[in-house]
Parts: sequence; structure tokens; C-alpha cells
Amino acid sequence: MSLWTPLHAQIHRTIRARHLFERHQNLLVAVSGGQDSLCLIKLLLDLQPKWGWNLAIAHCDHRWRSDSPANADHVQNLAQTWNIPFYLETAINPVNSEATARNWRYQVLTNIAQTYNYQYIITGHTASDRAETLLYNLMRGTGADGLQALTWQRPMTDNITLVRPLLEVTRTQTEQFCQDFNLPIWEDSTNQNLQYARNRIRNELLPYLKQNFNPQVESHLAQTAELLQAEVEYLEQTARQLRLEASVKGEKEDLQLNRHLLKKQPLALQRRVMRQVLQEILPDAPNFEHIEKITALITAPNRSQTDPFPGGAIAQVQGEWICIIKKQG
Ligand SMILES: Nc1ncnc2c1ncn2[C@@H]1O[C@H](COP(=O)(O)OP(=O)(O)OP(=O)(O)O)[C@@H](O)[C@H]1O
Repeated sequence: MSLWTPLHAQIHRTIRARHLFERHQNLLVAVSGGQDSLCLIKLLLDLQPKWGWNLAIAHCDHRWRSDSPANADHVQNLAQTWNIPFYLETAINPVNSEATARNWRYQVLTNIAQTYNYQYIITGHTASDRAETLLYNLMRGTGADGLQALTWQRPMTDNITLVRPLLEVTRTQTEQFCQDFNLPIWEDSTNQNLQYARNRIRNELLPYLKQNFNPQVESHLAQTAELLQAEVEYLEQTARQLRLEASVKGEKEDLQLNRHLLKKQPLALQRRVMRQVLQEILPDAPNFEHIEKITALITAPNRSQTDPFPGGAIAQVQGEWICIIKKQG
């Protein structure tokens, strides 16, 4: 196997073209031991001489499988073989749900990066993960924002960024790569557990779609997520600008929005402005009905008002203005 494969070249180009990271930076690579993160660390190790990065591996032991200590040892041995620093965090109490595991993991990775001065946390999410997340969110019911499905970069703190360089690589490719380089994959038994919706999408729905509709379905779904991401970013940015122009602070710190200005804007932007406003005043994320109720006030007769939102605030039309009146006391 030649040391430099088309996948090496692709990732090298992706990192450069998307400015994922620059030369000589400190990268903390999150390695579970599965095929995606093994492929990721091997690629970064091979690219390292060209970029001069300082690489390290972090592993999180959730203690939710009996073989998790052996899994952690396995990853530690790999780090030793490659002669790079290894950081392990073991959960004090076994983590028992997917969502808790994820939150705990990101917290742990951020803490390690902060303590040991890594600017980047890198994960092995692939185009296949992106396709699964897109389908999952689509079925749960979500606006375009949920359909962006995994972004290339996400700030974790002011100076730590999460980066996912494999978003254009499919799981079939990472598997092939691990085989080509004889990388010892640690099989995660919970990946076969069909109780988890994500695993059913991966093991049942996507193979069905591939076989019966389009063999390229994964890449196509991932590309859709990519297009949506850029569009959502643009719309959010434009809505932020419009919100600034349309809003003034009223009496007692209440917010007022100019209906005249908002009326001239497309519905997509009106909704986004309203969602941003509600995100600031509601205790939880606003839902579709909340956003529709307040958006309707842009064209409603004078003195119209909404019933109280969660947390007690109401919105009311006062001539040219929509006034958001927070609950008193
Ligand atoms: N136990 C672990 N230790 C370190 N890194 C991990 C661990 N599990 C997962 N990761 C990192 O997260 C990436 C995605 O893993 P996986 O798809 O299993 O997680 P997920 O729960 O779907 O994550 P997300 O919610 O971020 O999509 C892996 O490629 C790896 O980089």
C-alpha cells in the first residue's frame, strides 16, 4: 500500500481549501477506536510532516459496555505505538443514554483541550453520519436548521473549535482505508443494537434506500446537508442584520419591533427574525406555533396580541410596533 493514497490527497486539499486548521497548531483527536476515528488519526499522522501539527489522542470511557476498559487500553496502545500523547477520561458513573454520553464526551474533550492547550478538537464524523443525521432530523420534524446536519467547524469556547475533516468521506471508504493499512478496529457492540433509532437508520434504512433507490444516496444526502448549511448561515446572518435594524428597546427594557420594516421582507426572514427574538426571551427553544403566532402580528390589526408564551411574555401590536412585554414581577 502506497503511503500517500487518493484519500490522503483529498483530506489534505479539504483542510487547506476550507482552512480547517493551519500549520503548527495543536490538535486533539477524539479516537473511539472505531473505523472512522482510526482512519482520521492515521490520515492526520501521515499529513503531519507537511503541516507540523502537534497531535494527541483523547479517549472517553463511558463505562457502558463491559469491554470499555479494554477498548480504552487498545486506543492507549495505539497512541504509544505512534508515540503521541494520550489523554483518557473515565466516567465516574456509567453513562446510560446516547444523548448523555455525547454531552459528557464533548465536555470532557473541551476540558482536556483547555487544560493542555489544544486549539482544536477533531472528530471522525463522516458523510454517512451526516446523511443519517439529516434523515433523523427530517423524520423528527425540523426546519432547515436541523437539516444542516453536522457542520465542518463549531466553536466550543472562545478559543477551542471542534472540526470534522471527514465530512466528505463515506463509511465504506473509512472501512476500506482501515483494511488497506491494517488498522486494528475496535468493534462497538452497541452499534448493532437496533433499539437506537440511529442504528436502525444506519443498518436498515440507508441500506434499503441504497439498494432500492440510489446507490449514491449517502453522498447525495450529505451534499444536501452541505448546501443547506451555507444557505442557513446566510439567512441567519441576514436575519440578524434585519433584527438589529428593526428593533428598539422600549420602556422598562421591553423590546419593540418595527412592523413597517418587517412587512417589506420575505416570510423566510420575518420568521427567522421572530425566532431569534423568541430565543432570547423564552426559557426553551421556540416551536413552530410560537414563531407563527408572533410573525402573524406583522400584518395584524392594531391592538392584536398573542396569548402568553412560556415564561409569561406576550407580544402586542401598538401602531407601527410589535411590543414584547415581559411578565412583570
Ligand atoms: N469514546 C470516545 N472517545 C473519544 N472520541 C469518541 C468516542 N466516541 C466517539 N468519539 C468521536 O466522535 C466521533 C463520532 O462518533 P459517533 O458517531 O459514535 O458519535 P455520536 O454520538 O453520533 O456523536 P455526535 O453526536 O457528535 O454525532 C468519532 O469519530 C470520534 O471522533
